[in-house]
Amino acid sequence: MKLKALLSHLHIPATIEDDPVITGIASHSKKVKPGYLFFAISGVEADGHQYIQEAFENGAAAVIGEYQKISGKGLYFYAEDTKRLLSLAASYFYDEPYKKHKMTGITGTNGKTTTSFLLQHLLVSHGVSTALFGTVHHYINSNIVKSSHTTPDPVTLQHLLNESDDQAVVMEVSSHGLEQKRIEGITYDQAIFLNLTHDHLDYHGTMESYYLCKAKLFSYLKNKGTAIICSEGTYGKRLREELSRDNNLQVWTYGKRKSDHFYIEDVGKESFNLIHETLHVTVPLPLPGEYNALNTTAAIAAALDYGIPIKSSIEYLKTFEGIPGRFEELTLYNGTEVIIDYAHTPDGVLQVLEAASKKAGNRPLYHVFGFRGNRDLTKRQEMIGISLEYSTKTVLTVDDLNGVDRDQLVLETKEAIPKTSQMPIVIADRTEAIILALKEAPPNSVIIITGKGPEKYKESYHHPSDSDLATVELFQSQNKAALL
Ligand SMILES: CC(=O)N[C@H]1[C@@H](OP(=O)(O)OP(=O)(O)OC[C@H]2O[C@@H](n3ccc(=O)[nH]c3=O)[C@H](O)[C@@H]2O)O[C@H](CO)[C@@H](O)[C@@H]1O[C@H](C)C(=O)N[C@@H](C)C(=O)N[C@H](CCC(=O)O)C(=O)O
Ligand SMILES: Nc1ncnc2c1ncn2[C@@H]1O[C@H](COP(=O)(O)OP(=O)(O)OP(=O)(O)O)[C@@H](O)[C@H]1O
Repeated sequence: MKLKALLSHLHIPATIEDDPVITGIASHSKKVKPGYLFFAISGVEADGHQYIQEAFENGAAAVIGEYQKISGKGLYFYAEDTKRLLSLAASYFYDEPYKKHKMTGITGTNGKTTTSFLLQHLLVSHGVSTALFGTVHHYINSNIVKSSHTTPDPVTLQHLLNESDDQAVVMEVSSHGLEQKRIEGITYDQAIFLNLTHDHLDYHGTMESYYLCKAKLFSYLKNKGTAIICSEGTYGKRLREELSRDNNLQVWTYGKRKSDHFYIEDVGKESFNLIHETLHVTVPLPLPGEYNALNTTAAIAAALDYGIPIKSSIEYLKTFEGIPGRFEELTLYNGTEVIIDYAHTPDGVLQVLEAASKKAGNRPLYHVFGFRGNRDLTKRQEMIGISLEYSTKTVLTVDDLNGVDRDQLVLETKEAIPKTSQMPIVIADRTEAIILALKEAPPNSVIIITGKGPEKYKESYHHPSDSDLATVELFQSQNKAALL
Protein backbone atom coordinates (compact mmCIF):
# COMPACT_ATOMS: atom_id res chain seq x y z
CA MET A 1 0.00 0.00 0.00
CA LYS A 2 1.25 3.48 -0.87
CA LEU A 3 1.65 6.23 1.74
CA LYS A 4 -0.36 8.82 -0.20
CA ALA A 5 -3.38 6.53 -0.38
CA LEU A 6 -3.20 5.91 3.36
CA LEU A 7 -2.83 9.61 4.19
CA SER A 8 -5.73 10.48 1.93
CA HIS A 9 -7.89 7.82 3.65
CA LEU A 10 -7.01 9.43 6.99
CA HIS A 11 -7.72 12.94 5.60
CA ILE A 12 -4.18 14.07 6.36
CA PRO A 13 -3.09 16.73 3.87
CA ALA A 14 0.30 15.97 2.35
CA THR A 15 2.39 17.31 -0.47
CA ILE A 16 5.17 14.82 -0.91
CA GLU A 17 7.26 13.98 -3.91
CA ASP A 18 8.09 10.39 -3.00
CA ASP A 19 5.27 7.99 -2.35
CA PRO A 20 6.85 5.13 -0.43
CA VAL A 21 5.27 1.72 -0.13
CA ILE A 22 4.06 1.14 3.42
CA THR A 23 4.92 -2.37 4.54
CA GLY A 24 3.28 -2.33 7.95
CA ILE A 25 1.76 -0.22 10.73
CA ALA A 26 3.06 0.12 14.29
CA SER A 27 2.55 2.20 17.42
CA HIS A 28 5.48 0.69 19.31
CA SER A 29 8.87 1.90 18.11
CA LYS A 30 10.49 -1.49 18.77
CA LYS A 31 8.02 -3.23 16.46
CA VAL A 32 8.89 -0.94 13.53
CA LYS A 33 10.48 -2.61 10.50
CA PRO A 34 11.73 -1.03 7.26
CA GLY A 35 8.90 0.65 5.37
CA TYR A 36 6.50 0.89 8.35
CA LEU A 37 4.21 3.80 9.18
CA PHE A 38 4.67 4.66 12.88
CA PHE A 39 1.95 6.35 14.96
CA ALA A 40 3.16 8.33 17.98
CA ILE A 41 0.65 8.02 20.83
CA SER A 42 0.62 9.72 24.22
CA GLY A 43 -0.22 6.94 26.65
CA VAL A 44 -0.58 6.36 30.37
CA GLU A 45 2.97 5.13 30.94
CA ALA A 46 4.92 6.74 28.11
CA ASP A 47 4.74 9.22 25.27
CA GLY A 48 5.25 7.63 21.86
CA HIS A 49 6.58 10.95 20.52
CA GLN A 50 9.74 10.28 22.56
CA TYR A 51 10.34 7.22 20.39
CA ILE A 52 9.99 8.77 16.95
CA GLN A 53 13.73 8.79 16.44
CA GLU A 54 13.94 5.11 17.34
CA ALA A 55 11.14 4.39 14.87
CA PHE A 56 13.10 6.10 12.09
CA GLU A 57 16.28 4.26 13.09
CA ASN A 58 14.32 0.99 12.77
CA GLY A 59 13.33 1.93 9.22
CA ALA A 60 10.02 3.79 9.52
CA ALA A 61 9.03 5.23 6.12
CA ALA A 62 6.96 7.91 7.85
CA VAL A 63 5.58 8.97 11.21
CA ILE A 64 2.23 10.47 12.22
CA GLY A 65 2.10 12.31 15.53
CA GLU A 66 0.21 14.90 17.55
CA TYR A 67 3.13 17.34 17.90
CA GLN A 68 3.02 20.17 15.37
CA LYS A 69 6.71 19.77 14.66
CA ILE A 70 9.52 17.44 15.63
CA SER A 71 13.26 17.91 15.57
CA GLY A 72 15.35 15.63 13.38
CA LYS A 73 14.91 14.24 9.90
CA GLY A 74 12.29 11.97 8.41
CA LEU A 75 8.86 12.13 6.83
CA TYR A 76 6.61 13.42 9.61
CA PHE A 77 2.90 14.35 9.52
CA TYR A 78 1.00 16.21 12.18
CA ALA A 79 -2.52 15.01 12.97
CA GLU A 80 -4.99 15.01 15.83
CA ASP A 81 -6.07 11.88 17.70
CA THR A 82 -3.42 9.39 16.63
CA LYS A 83 -5.14 6.60 18.62
CA ARG A 84 -8.14 6.82 16.32
CA LEU A 85 -6.01 7.26 13.21
CA LEU A 86 -3.90 4.21 14.11
CA SER A 87 -7.02 2.04 14.18
CA LEU A 88 -8.40 3.52 10.97
CA ALA A 89 -5.04 3.03 9.25
CA ALA A 90 -4.75 -0.57 10.45
CA SER A 91 -8.27 -1.33 9.22
CA TYR A 92 -7.51 0.22 5.81
CA PHE A 93 -4.10 -1.47 5.58
CA TYR A 94 -5.71 -4.88 6.14
CA ASP A 95 -8.52 -4.19 3.63
CA GLU A 96 -11.28 -3.37 6.14
CA PRO A 97 -11.52 -7.03 7.13
CA TYR A 98 -14.67 -6.60 9.24
CA LYS A 99 -16.55 -6.60 5.93
CA LYS A 100 -15.72 -10.30 5.47
CA HIS A 101 -17.55 -11.35 8.64
CA LYS A 102 -20.79 -10.93 10.55
CA MET A 103 -19.50 -9.00 13.56
CA THR A 104 -20.74 -9.20 17.16
CA GLY A 105 -19.36 -6.95 19.91
CA ILE A 106 -20.09 -7.76 23.54
CA THR A 107 -19.56 -5.32 26.36
CA GLY A 108 -20.36 -5.12 30.07
CA THR A 109 -18.52 -5.21 33.37
CA ASN A 110 -19.06 -8.95 33.84
CA GLY A 111 -20.03 -11.83 31.61
CA LYS A 112 -18.31 -10.93 28.33
CA THR A 113 -16.23 -14.11 28.22
CA THR A 114 -19.13 -16.31 29.31
CA THR A 115 -21.57 -14.85 26.78
CA SER A 116 -19.03 -14.92 23.96
CA PHE A 117 -18.21 -18.60 24.61
CA LEU A 118 -21.93 -19.41 24.70
CA LEU A 119 -22.65 -17.53 21.47
CA GLN A 120 -19.66 -19.10 19.74
CA HIS A 121 -20.92 -22.53 20.80
CA LEU A 122 -24.40 -21.86 19.40
CA LEU A 123 -23.02 -20.56 16.11
CA VAL A 124 -20.51 -23.37 15.62
CA SER A 125 -23.13 -25.99 16.53
CA HIS A 126 -25.30 -24.49 13.78
CA GLY A 127 -22.47 -24.81 11.27
CA VAL A 128 -21.34 -21.17 11.31
CA SER A 129 -17.55 -20.96 11.53
CA THR A 130 -16.83 -18.44 14.28
CA ALA A 131 -13.79 -16.51 15.43
CA LEU A 132 -13.57 -15.35 19.04
CA PHE A 133 -11.66 -12.48 20.60
CA GLY A 134 -11.44 -12.34 24.37
CA THR A 135 -9.73 -12.67 27.71
CA VAL A 136 -9.16 -16.44 27.79
CA HIS A 137 -7.87 -16.70 24.22
CA HIS A 138 -8.58 -15.67 20.67
CA TYR A 139 -9.79 -18.33 18.26
CA ILE A 140 -9.15 -17.86 14.56
CA ASN A 141 -9.75 -20.40 11.76
CA SER A 142 -10.22 -23.12 14.43
CA ASN A 143 -6.84 -22.35 16.02
CA ILE A 144 -6.27 -20.93 19.47
CA VAL A 145 -4.25 -17.71 19.48
CA LYS A 146 -2.77 -16.50 22.79
CA SER A 147 -4.50 -13.41 24.12
CA SER A 148 -2.64 -10.66 25.95
CA HIS A 149 -5.62 -8.28 26.00
CA THR A 150 -9.37 -8.85 26.06
CA THR A 151 -9.65 -6.47 23.09
CA PRO A 152 -6.33 -6.54 21.22
CA ASP A 153 -4.42 -3.48 20.10
CA PRO A 154 -5.68 -2.23 16.70
CA VAL A 155 -2.84 -3.62 14.58
CA THR A 156 -3.12 -7.12 16.06
CA LEU A 157 -6.92 -6.93 15.88
CA GLN A 158 -7.09 -5.92 12.22
CA HIS A 159 -4.35 -8.40 11.29
CA LEU A 160 -6.24 -11.28 12.94
CA LEU A 161 -9.57 -10.17 11.45
CA ASN A 162 -7.88 -10.30 8.07
CA GLU A 163 -6.35 -13.73 8.75
CA SER A 164 -9.73 -15.08 9.81
CA ASP A 165 -11.76 -16.92 7.19
CA ASP A 166 -14.54 -17.41 9.72
CA GLN A 167 -18.07 -16.39 8.80
CA ALA A 168 -18.78 -14.82 12.17
CA VAL A 169 -16.65 -12.93 14.69
CA VAL A 170 -17.65 -12.72 18.33
CA MET A 171 -15.63 -10.12 20.16
CA GLU A 172 -15.40 -9.05 23.79
CA VAL A 173 -15.09 -5.27 23.79
CA SER A 174 -13.49 -3.93 26.97
CA SER A 175 -13.93 -0.39 28.23
CA HIS A 176 -10.15 0.11 27.88
CA GLY A 177 -10.49 -0.99 24.25
CA LEU A 178 -13.30 1.49 23.68
CA GLU A 179 -11.57 4.36 25.47
CA GLN A 180 -8.38 3.75 23.49
CA LYS A 181 -10.38 3.50 20.23
CA ARG A 182 -8.97 0.06 19.46
CA ILE A 183 -12.14 -0.87 17.52
CA GLU A 184 -12.28 2.28 15.38
CA GLY A 185 -12.53 1.18 11.73
CA ILE A 186 -14.91 -1.69 12.53
CA THR A 187 -18.67 -1.72 11.97
CA TYR A 188 -20.68 -4.28 13.93
CA ASP A 189 -23.80 -6.12 12.86
CA GLN A 190 -24.87 -6.66 16.44
CA ALA A 191 -23.77 -5.38 19.84
CA ILE A 192 -24.63 -6.68 23.30
CA PHE A 193 -24.72 -4.77 26.59
CA LEU A 194 -24.64 -7.11 29.59
CA ASN A 195 -24.40 -4.89 32.67
CA LEU A 196 -22.47 -2.04 34.24
CA THR A 197 -21.35 -2.16 37.85
CA HIS A 198 -18.42 -0.91 39.90
CA ASP A 199 -15.03 -1.64 38.29
CA HIS A 200 -12.09 0.14 36.66
CA LEU A 201 -12.74 3.46 38.42
CA ASP A 202 -8.97 3.87 38.67
CA TYR A 203 -9.08 4.27 34.88
CA HIS A 204 -12.48 5.85 34.15
CA GLY A 205 -12.77 8.03 37.26
CA THR A 206 -16.57 7.94 37.62
CA MET A 207 -19.37 5.52 36.82
CA GLU A 208 -20.77 8.17 34.45
CA SER A 209 -17.66 8.21 32.27
CA TYR A 210 -17.39 4.40 32.54
CA TYR A 211 -20.99 4.19 31.24
CA LEU A 212 -20.45 6.70 28.44
CA CYS A 213 -17.40 4.71 27.37
CA LYS A 214 -19.27 1.37 27.29
CA ALA A 215 -22.23 2.94 25.50
CA LYS A 216 -19.91 4.01 22.67
CA LEU A 217 -19.90 0.42 21.38
CA PHE A 218 -23.39 1.06 19.99
CA SER A 219 -22.16 3.93 17.84
CA TYR A 220 -20.16 1.33 15.89
CA LEU A 221 -23.33 -0.55 14.88
CA LYS A 222 -24.25 -0.58 11.21
CA ASN A 223 -27.46 0.97 9.99
CA LYS A 224 -30.30 -1.38 11.03
CA GLY A 225 -27.87 -3.30 13.22
CA THR A 226 -29.15 -5.08 16.32
CA ALA A 227 -28.62 -3.81 19.86
CA ILE A 228 -29.24 -6.47 22.52
CA ILE A 229 -29.50 -4.93 25.97
CA CYS A 230 -29.96 -6.41 29.41
CA SER A 231 -32.55 -4.12 30.94
CA GLU A 232 -31.77 -5.17 34.52
CA GLY A 233 -29.91 -2.38 36.31
CA THR A 234 -30.04 1.38 35.88
CA TYR A 235 -27.45 1.59 33.12
CA GLY A 236 -29.15 -1.07 30.97
CA LYS A 237 -32.44 0.83 31.30
CA ARG A 238 -30.72 4.09 30.41
CA LEU A 239 -29.09 2.59 27.32
CA ARG A 240 -32.42 1.07 26.24
CA GLU A 241 -34.07 4.51 26.51
CA GLU A 242 -31.26 6.24 24.65
CA LEU A 243 -31.12 3.71 21.82
CA SER A 244 -34.85 3.27 21.40
CA ARG A 245 -34.95 6.84 20.05
CA ASP A 246 -32.68 5.70 17.22
CA ASN A 247 -34.85 4.47 14.34
CA ASN A 248 -31.83 3.12 12.55
CA LEU A 249 -31.34 0.29 15.03
CA GLN A 250 -33.25 -2.82 16.01
CA VAL A 251 -33.29 -2.75 19.83
CA TRP A 252 -34.00 -5.97 21.71
CA THR A 253 -34.03 -6.15 25.48
CA TYR A 254 -33.78 -9.13 27.78
CA GLY A 255 -34.30 -9.43 31.51
CA LYS A 256 -36.82 -10.44 34.12
CA ARG A 257 -39.75 -8.27 33.07
CA LYS A 258 -42.64 -9.10 30.78
CA SER A 259 -41.90 -5.91 28.85
CA ASP A 260 -38.55 -7.38 27.71
CA HIS A 261 -38.38 -8.94 24.25
CA PHE A 262 -36.79 -11.98 25.88
CA TYR A 263 -37.70 -12.50 29.50
CA ILE A 264 -36.75 -15.19 31.94
CA GLU A 265 -38.42 -16.65 35.01
CA ASP A 266 -38.13 -19.62 37.37
CA VAL A 267 -34.36 -19.92 37.28
CA GLY A 268 -33.61 -23.28 38.90
CA LYS A 269 -30.49 -25.36 39.38
CA GLU A 270 -30.77 -27.04 35.99
CA SER A 271 -32.94 -24.82 33.83
CA PHE A 272 -34.96 -21.64 33.43
CA ASN A 273 -37.98 -20.52 31.46
CA LEU A 274 -37.61 -18.17 28.55
CA ILE A 275 -40.47 -16.29 26.94
CA HIS A 276 -40.13 -14.60 23.57
CA GLU A 277 -43.25 -13.38 21.78
CA THR A 278 -45.57 -16.41 21.77
CA LEU A 279 -42.83 -18.93 22.53
CA HIS A 280 -42.51 -20.34 26.09
CA VAL A 281 -39.57 -22.71 26.46
CA THR A 282 -37.46 -24.35 29.13
CA VAL A 283 -33.75 -23.74 28.62
CA PRO A 284 -31.00 -25.90 30.16
CA LEU A 285 -28.76 -23.76 32.38
CA PRO A 286 -25.20 -24.30 31.11
CA LEU A 287 -23.61 -22.77 34.24
CA PRO A 288 -25.16 -22.09 37.67
CA GLY A 289 -26.69 -18.81 38.81
CA GLU A 290 -29.31 -16.35 37.63
CA TYR A 291 -26.56 -14.26 36.04
CA ASN A 292 -25.77 -17.19 33.76
CA ALA A 293 -29.44 -17.49 32.79
CA LEU A 294 -29.14 -13.85 31.68
CA ASN A 295 -25.85 -14.48 29.84
CA THR A 296 -27.45 -17.48 28.10
CA THR A 297 -30.46 -15.39 27.09
CA ALA A 298 -28.17 -12.78 25.54
CA ALA A 299 -26.46 -15.52 23.52
CA ILE A 300 -29.80 -17.03 22.43
CA ALA A 301 -31.09 -13.61 21.33
CA ALA A 302 -27.89 -12.93 19.37
CA ALA A 303 -28.11 -16.37 17.76
CA LEU A 304 -31.73 -15.68 16.77
CA ASP A 305 -30.54 -12.52 15.05
CA TYR A 306 -28.17 -14.78 13.07
CA GLY A 307 -31.24 -16.82 12.05
CA ILE A 308 -30.80 -19.65 14.56
CA PRO A 309 -34.21 -20.70 15.97
CA ILE A 310 -34.45 -20.61 19.78
CA LYS A 311 -35.38 -24.30 19.84
CA SER A 312 -32.17 -25.18 17.99
CA SER A 313 -30.12 -23.11 20.47
CA ILE A 314 -31.72 -25.06 23.31
CA GLU A 315 -30.53 -28.32 21.73
CA TYR A 316 -27.03 -26.92 21.22
CA LEU A 317 -26.77 -25.77 24.86
CA LYS A 318 -27.00 -29.42 25.96
CA THR A 319 -23.48 -30.01 24.62
CA PHE A 320 -21.87 -26.86 26.05
CA GLU A 321 -18.73 -27.92 27.93
CA GLY A 322 -18.17 -24.94 30.22
CA ILE A 323 -15.45 -22.30 30.29
CA PRO A 324 -12.05 -22.49 32.00
CA GLY A 325 -12.26 -20.79 35.39
CA ARG A 326 -15.91 -19.73 35.15
CA PHE A 327 -17.71 -21.66 37.91
CA GLU A 328 -15.38 -24.57 37.18
CA GLU A 329 -16.13 -27.37 39.64
CA LEU A 330 -14.25 -30.35 40.99
CA THR A 331 -14.98 -32.70 43.87
CA LEU A 332 -12.35 -33.69 46.42
CA TYR A 333 -11.76 -37.17 47.86
CA ASN A 334 -13.67 -36.11 51.02
CA GLY A 335 -16.77 -34.91 49.17
CA THR A 336 -15.88 -31.22 49.37
CA GLU A 337 -16.75 -29.37 46.20
CA VAL A 338 -14.31 -26.75 44.94
CA ILE A 339 -15.35 -23.96 42.56
CA ILE A 340 -12.78 -21.91 40.66
CA ASP A 341 -14.13 -18.64 39.32
CA TYR A 342 -12.94 -15.41 37.73
CA ALA A 343 -15.13 -13.01 39.74
CA HIS A 344 -13.13 -9.85 40.40
CA THR A 345 -15.72 -7.13 40.86
CA PRO A 346 -18.21 -6.55 43.70
CA ASP A 347 -21.16 -7.59 41.53
CA GLY A 348 -19.27 -10.61 40.13
CA VAL A 349 -18.42 -11.79 43.65
CA LEU A 350 -21.99 -11.19 44.80
CA GLN A 351 -23.47 -13.16 41.90
CA VAL A 352 -21.11 -16.08 42.15
CA LEU A 353 -21.37 -16.30 45.96
CA GLU A 354 -25.15 -16.28 45.68
CA ALA A 355 -24.93 -19.22 43.27
CA ALA A 356 -22.32 -20.99 45.43
CA SER A 357 -24.31 -20.53 48.63
CA LYS A 358 -27.42 -21.97 46.95
CA LYS A 359 -25.28 -24.95 46.03
CA ALA A 360 -23.89 -25.23 49.56
CA GLY A 361 -27.30 -25.08 51.24
CA ASN A 362 -26.60 -25.86 54.92
CA ARG A 363 -23.01 -26.93 54.25
CA PRO A 364 -20.07 -24.64 55.17
CA LEU A 365 -18.96 -22.25 52.40
CA TYR A 366 -15.31 -21.16 52.37
CA HIS A 367 -14.20 -18.28 50.15
CA VAL A 368 -10.56 -17.63 49.18
CA PHE A 369 -9.61 -14.52 47.21
CA GLY A 370 -7.27 -11.54 46.99
CA PHE A 371 -6.82 -8.27 45.15
CA ARG A 372 -4.67 -7.28 42.20
CA GLY A 373 -2.07 -4.66 42.92
CA ASN A 374 -2.40 -1.30 41.19
CA ARG A 375 -6.06 -1.80 40.28
CA ASP A 376 -9.21 0.01 41.45
CA LEU A 377 -8.76 0.21 45.23
CA THR A 378 -12.27 1.51 45.81
CA LYS A 379 -13.95 -1.85 45.16
CA ARG A 380 -12.02 -3.78 47.80
CA GLN A 381 -14.00 -3.04 50.96
CA GLU A 382 -17.30 -3.87 49.26
CA MET A 383 -15.93 -7.18 47.98
CA ILE A 384 -14.74 -8.23 51.43
CA GLY A 385 -18.10 -7.21 52.91
CA ILE A 386 -19.96 -9.39 50.39
CA SER A 387 -17.65 -12.31 51.07
CA LEU A 388 -18.14 -12.03 54.84
CA GLU A 389 -21.89 -11.91 54.37
CA TYR A 390 -22.12 -15.05 52.25
CA SER A 391 -19.30 -17.27 53.50
CA THR A 392 -18.79 -19.32 56.61
CA LYS A 393 -15.14 -18.38 56.42
CA THR A 394 -13.28 -15.87 54.26
CA VAL A 395 -9.58 -16.39 53.60
CA LEU A 396 -7.98 -13.27 52.13
CA THR A 397 -4.78 -13.53 50.15
CA VAL A 398 -3.16 -11.78 47.16
CA ASP A 399 -3.86 -11.86 43.42
CA ASP A 400 -1.37 -10.55 40.79
CA LEU A 401 0.93 -8.02 42.44
CA ASN A 402 1.26 -5.86 39.28
CA GLY A 403 4.47 -4.34 40.59
CA VAL A 404 3.22 -3.72 44.14
CA ASP A 405 5.24 -5.18 47.01
CA ARG A 406 3.45 -8.23 48.48
CA ASP A 407 3.61 -6.92 52.07
CA GLN A 408 2.21 -3.62 50.89
CA LEU A 409 -0.71 -5.36 49.12
CA VAL A 410 -1.41 -7.41 52.26
CA LEU A 411 -1.38 -4.20 54.30
CA GLU A 412 -3.80 -2.52 51.85
CA THR A 413 -6.02 -5.61 52.01
CA LYS A 414 -6.12 -5.54 55.81
CA GLU A 415 -6.99 -1.85 55.71
CA ALA A 416 -9.94 -2.64 53.42
CA ILE A 417 -11.53 -5.07 55.89
CA PRO A 418 -14.79 -3.52 57.10
CA LYS A 419 -15.01 -3.04 60.84
CA THR A 420 -17.18 -6.06 61.55
CA SER A 421 -17.02 -8.62 64.33
CA GLN A 422 -16.24 -11.47 61.92
CA MET A 423 -12.59 -11.07 60.92
CA PRO A 424 -11.32 -12.88 57.83
CA ILE A 425 -8.04 -14.80 57.91
CA VAL A 426 -5.28 -13.12 55.87
CA ILE A 427 -2.52 -15.27 54.34
CA ALA A 428 -0.07 -13.60 51.99
CA ASP A 429 0.88 -16.76 50.08
CA ARG A 430 -1.98 -17.67 47.69
CA THR A 431 -1.14 -21.39 47.64
CA GLU A 432 -0.97 -21.48 51.46
CA ALA A 433 -4.32 -19.70 51.66
CA ILE A 434 -5.97 -22.24 49.35
CA ILE A 435 -4.41 -25.20 51.14
CA LEU A 436 -5.52 -23.85 54.51
CA ALA A 437 -9.12 -23.71 53.29
CA LEU A 438 -8.82 -27.22 51.81
CA LYS A 439 -7.45 -28.57 55.11
CA GLU A 440 -9.82 -26.73 57.40
CA ALA A 441 -13.10 -27.15 55.57
CA PRO A 442 -15.03 -30.12 56.96
CA PRO A 443 -15.85 -32.96 54.52
CA ASN A 444 -18.68 -32.16 52.07
CA SER A 445 -18.14 -28.41 52.31
CA VAL A 446 -18.05 -25.98 49.37
CA ILE A 447 -14.89 -23.95 48.76
CA ILE A 448 -14.89 -21.15 46.21
CA ILE A 449 -11.65 -19.57 45.00
CA THR A 450 -12.14 -16.38 43.00
CA GLY A 451 -10.15 -13.78 41.07
CA LYS A 452 -7.65 -15.71 38.96
CA GLY A 453 -9.95 -18.22 37.27
CA PRO A 454 -7.83 -20.20 34.80
CA GLU A 455 -4.93 -17.74 34.68
CA LYS A 456 -1.41 -18.84 35.53
CA TYR A 457 0.17 -17.34 38.63
CA LYS A 458 2.45 -14.41 37.90
CA GLU A 459 4.11 -14.74 41.31
CA SER A 460 5.93 -17.70 42.82
CA TYR A 461 4.50 -19.18 46.00
CA HIS A 462 5.44 -21.68 48.66
CA HIS A 463 3.74 -24.69 47.05
CA PRO A 464 4.95 -25.79 43.59
CA SER A 465 1.89 -24.86 41.58
CA ASP A 466 1.11 -22.39 38.79
CA SER A 467 -2.66 -21.89 39.08
CA ASP A 468 -5.54 -22.21 41.55
CA LEU A 469 -6.64 -25.45 39.89
CA ALA A 470 -3.09 -26.85 40.07
CA THR A 471 -2.91 -25.96 43.79
CA VAL A 472 -6.14 -27.85 44.47
CA GLU A 473 -4.96 -30.81 42.39
CA LEU A 474 -1.63 -30.84 44.25
CA PHE A 475 -3.44 -31.00 47.59
CA GLN A 476 -5.76 -33.69 46.27
CA SER A 477 -2.90 -35.88 45.02
CA GLN A 478 -0.91 -35.49 48.26
CA ASN A 479 -3.90 -36.39 50.39
CA LYS A 480 -4.95 -39.30 48.22
CA ALA A 481 -1.38 -40.63 48.50
CA ALA A 482 -1.53 -40.25 52.31
CA LEU A 483 -4.76 -42.26 52.39
CA LEU A 484 -3.28 -45.22 50.45
C1 LIG B 1 -3.88 1.33 30.51
C2 LIG B 1 -3.89 0.61 29.20
O1 LIG B 1 -4.86 0.00 28.84
N1 LIG B 1 -2.75 0.70 28.47
C3 LIG B 1 -2.67 0.09 27.15
C4 LIG B 1 -2.21 1.15 26.16
O2 LIG B 1 -1.03 1.63 26.60
P1 LIG B 1 -0.70 3.17 26.49
O3 LIG B 1 -1.37 3.76 25.27
O4 LIG B 1 -0.98 3.81 27.77
O5 LIG B 1 0.83 3.07 26.16
P2 LIG B 1 2.10 3.49 27.00
O6 LIG B 1 2.71 2.28 27.55
O7 LIG B 1 1.85 4.65 27.89
O8 LIG B 1 3.03 4.02 25.78
C5 LIG B 1 2.62 5.12 24.96
C6 LIG B 1 3.03 4.85 23.55
O9 LIG B 1 4.46 4.78 23.50
C7 LIG B 1 4.81 3.67 22.72
N2 LIG B 1 6.15 3.22 23.10
C8 LIG B 1 6.41 2.89 24.39
C9 LIG B 1 7.67 2.40 24.72
C10 LIG B 1 8.66 2.26 23.73
O10 LIG B 1 9.79 1.81 23.95
N3 LIG B 1 8.33 2.63 22.45
C11 LIG B 1 7.10 3.08 22.11
O11 LIG B 1 6.85 3.36 20.95
C12 LIG B 1 3.74 2.66 23.03
O12 LIG B 1 3.63 1.65 22.04
C13 LIG B 1 2.49 3.53 23.07
O13 LIG B 1 1.94 3.67 21.79
O14 LIG B 1 -2.03 0.61 24.88
C14 LIG B 1 -1.10 -0.49 24.83
C15 LIG B 1 -1.01 -0.97 23.37
O15 LIG B 1 -2.27 -1.26 22.87
C16 LIG B 1 -1.60 -1.61 25.74
O16 LIG B 1 -0.69 -2.70 25.73
C17 LIG B 1 -1.73 -1.09 27.16
O17 LIG B 1 -2.33 -2.13 27.93
C18 LIG B 1 -1.79 -2.27 29.26
C19 LIG B 1 -0.53 -3.11 29.22
C20 LIG B 1 -2.87 -2.96 30.11
O18 LIG B 1 -2.58 -3.61 31.09
N4 LIG B 1 -4.12 -2.81 29.74
C21 LIG B 1 -5.25 -3.42 30.45
C22 LIG B 1 -5.69 -2.59 31.65
C23 LIG B 1 -6.38 -3.58 29.46
O19 LIG B 1 -6.37 -3.02 28.37
N5 LIG B 1 -7.36 -4.39 29.84
C24 LIG B 1 -8.55 -4.59 29.07
C25 LIG B 1 -9.53 -5.51 29.83
C26 LIG B 1 -9.99 -4.86 31.09
C27 LIG B 1 -11.06 -5.71 31.78
O20 LIG B 1 -12.23 -5.66 31.35
O21 LIG B 1 -10.72 -6.41 32.74
C28 LIG B 1 -8.21 -5.34 27.77
O22 LIG B 1 -8.88 -5.10 26.75
O23 LIG B 1 -7.32 -6.22 27.82
N1 LIG C 1 -23.90 -11.35 33.83
C1 LIG C 1 -23.12 -11.33 34.91
N2 LIG C 1 -23.39 -10.49 35.94
C2 LIG C 1 -22.60 -10.43 37.03
N3 LIG C 1 -21.52 -11.23 37.21
C3 LIG C 1 -21.20 -12.08 36.22
C4 LIG C 1 -21.98 -12.17 35.03
N4 LIG C 1 -21.42 -13.10 34.23
C5 LIG C 1 -20.33 -13.54 34.86
N5 LIG C 1 -20.19 -12.95 36.07
C6 LIG C 1 -19.11 -13.11 37.07
O1 LIG C 1 -17.97 -12.46 36.54
C7 LIG C 1 -16.89 -13.38 36.37
C8 LIG C 1 -16.16 -13.07 35.09
O2 LIG C 1 -17.02 -13.47 34.05
P1 LIG C 1 -16.56 -13.33 32.55
O3 LIG C 1 -15.16 -13.75 32.42
O4 LIG C 1 -17.58 -13.94 31.68
O5 LIG C 1 -16.65 -11.73 32.47
P2 LIG C 1 -15.80 -10.71 31.60
O6 LIG C 1 -16.70 -9.54 31.40
O7 LIG C 1 -15.31 -11.39 30.39
O8 LIG C 1 -14.60 -10.33 32.53
P3 LIG C 1 -13.12 -9.99 32.01
O9 LIG C 1 -13.21 -9.15 30.79
O10 LIG C 1 -12.51 -9.25 33.15
O11 LIG C 1 -12.54 -11.30 31.69
C9 LIG C 1 -17.53 -14.75 36.37
O12 LIG C 1 -16.58 -15.70 36.77
C10 LIG C 1 -18.69 -14.55 37.32
O13 LIG C 1 -18.26 -14.66 38.64
